[in-house]
Amino acid sequence: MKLCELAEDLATGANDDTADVTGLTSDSREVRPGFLFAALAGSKGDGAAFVGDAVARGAAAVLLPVGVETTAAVPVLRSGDARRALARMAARFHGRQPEHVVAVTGTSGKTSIAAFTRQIWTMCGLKAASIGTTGVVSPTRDDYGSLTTPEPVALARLMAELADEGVTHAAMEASSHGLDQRRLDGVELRAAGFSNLGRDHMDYHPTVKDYFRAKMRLFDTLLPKGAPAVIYADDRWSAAATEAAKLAGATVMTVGSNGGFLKLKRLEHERHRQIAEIEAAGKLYRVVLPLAGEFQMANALVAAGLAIATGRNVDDVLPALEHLKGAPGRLELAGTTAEGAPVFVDYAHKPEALEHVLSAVRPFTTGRVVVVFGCGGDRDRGKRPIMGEIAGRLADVVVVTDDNPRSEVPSEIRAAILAAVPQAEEIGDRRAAIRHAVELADAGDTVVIAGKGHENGQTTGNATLPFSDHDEVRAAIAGVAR
Ligand SMILES: CC(=O)N[C@H]1[C@@H](OP(=O)(O)OP(=O)(O)OC[C@H]2O[C@@H](n3ccc(=O)[nH]c3=O)[C@H](O)[C@@H]2O)O[C@H](CO)[C@@H](O)[C@@H]1O[C@H](C)C(=O)N[C@@H](C)C(=O)N[C@H](CCC(=O)O)C(=O)O
Ligand SMILES: Nc1ncnc2c1ncn2[C@@H]1O[C@H](COP(=O)(O)OP(=O)(O)OP(=O)(O)O)[C@@H](O)[C@H]1O
Ligand SMILES: N[C@H](CCC[C@H](N)C(=O)O)C(=O)O
Ligand SMILES: [Mg+2]
Repeated sequence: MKLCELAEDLATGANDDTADVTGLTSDSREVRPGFLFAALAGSKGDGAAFVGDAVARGAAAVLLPVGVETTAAVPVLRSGDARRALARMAARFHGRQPEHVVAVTGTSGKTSIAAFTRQIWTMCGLKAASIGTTGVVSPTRDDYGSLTTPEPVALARLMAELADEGVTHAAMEASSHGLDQRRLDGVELRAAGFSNLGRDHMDYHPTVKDYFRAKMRLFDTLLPKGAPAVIYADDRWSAAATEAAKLAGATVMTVGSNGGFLKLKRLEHERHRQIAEIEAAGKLYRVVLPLAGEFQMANALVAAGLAIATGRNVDDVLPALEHLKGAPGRLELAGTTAEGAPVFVDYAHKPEALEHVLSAVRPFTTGRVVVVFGCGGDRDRGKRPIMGEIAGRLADVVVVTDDNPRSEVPSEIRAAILAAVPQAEEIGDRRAAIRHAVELADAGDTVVIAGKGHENGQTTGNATLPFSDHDEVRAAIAGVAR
């Protein structure tokens, strides 16, 4: 694509240049001959320092933030928001995306909501995909992912590939990092969703207000005016999110007990399912959701709202909820001990998530709730005692273990959690901790292995060794039964 077509109205500078651009990247190490290199200021380094490297590798053009000087002998484009310009150029370069793309933000529930929305669309006979923490799922792929919101160039490429595969509907997760770093700014959205807001990423966002504001970019910057915003109505931040979406000109559709569009009138819990009465457009629907955990009902309602917001009928969407499968590693039953105690694997790695998952299993636990969890290294340190306190309050037996200590000293992470839950047992080796929990569980007890969910590795230092909570639970159950 000619540089002038790519850059037109997105950046200033060499707009009339006829150089042929063969690809885009913000990482000089990925530059191939003919690429446009976007030099972005980052959290660790500054891309401007790598312009020389990019040009040496054959970059045909460079995108720089306004005010950054360079002596590069290639066409230079400038933008006041270089990350946004890159995302939009990448979308222009790759050209296509599924016709109906929706994005969901919130501290917890994004992966589940994206997966549920894809499943509902599929049950309505559409070719649908989901993009997020657990990867990309479409009729033709199930790819493991690394980021919750892919980087803009990879995302634009993915959107074009999905469109080429015939996918017409895609649901994606909008992480606060992704929103803040403009990763989705090239995606055209039909609708957006909000689940809730809790403590997360306090290592990245200076204050909770900044964190909330980053999330609200979804409504005030990315969602076209008048498009539907599906907002979960029963969270502490629901009113603020509703106000932000209304102010941005979105058509707000609230869901939940306090919801106006899909109103949860009654909810009854059984062991592995819940029965809901939902009012929609003056009609009452009885829905049996085949998943445990009240939060899954919340996620299902947002997903239903997004499916309806993209043109599906309430009469098709609400019955589809009866066939939903949980996203991998989200309150997933990994096994049942010989004594009959269910062992769940769950991705709760932040305070509210842990609180919700431990509360979710209580109604069907006649004995003790046993939890095994840790906190990741090189991540928000403040959440450690908070999660310790929650575990101590909501579980009967707490086993503190390791969860990706990364560059930190594992025992120091555990100590920070244990400070708030001194009665907990400390078993650093996650395999041994899981085995211990499985061994001590009696009939009536419920075991929750929290923090890693779908992850398939344990990172200590720079090394990631294969590790799966699911496999460990199964091995522990088999070992105990022997
Ligand atoms: C902290 C963070 O979010 N970092 C992201 C950010 O990197 P950065 O711009 O801060 O990078 P940097 O290291 O300071 O480098 C500055 C620039 O120099 C460039 N560079 C660097 C070295 C070189 O030799 N050449 C070169 O060009 C880099 O490519 C970069 O553009 O922008 C990059 C491009 O989009 C991302 O890849 C990178 O994500 C890293 C890999 C990451 O781990 N992010 C995690 C924390 C994340 O985004 N998580 C969220 C949320 C998960 C959740 O919900 O819990 C997600 O969406 O996954
Ligand atoms: N609506 C919800 N409210 C509170 N907690 C939830 C909700 N949905 C899920 N959880 C908890 O959060 C965990 C992660 O859920 P999910 O992966 O769907 O959220 P996410 O927003 O994608 O998280 P992440 O940002 O870590 O990818 C679940 O395993 C569960 O413990
Ligand atoms: N996307 C999150 C996942 C955390 C999962 C938990 N297992 C941990 O390692 O802290 C992060 O990288 O912060
Ligand atoms: Mg996710």
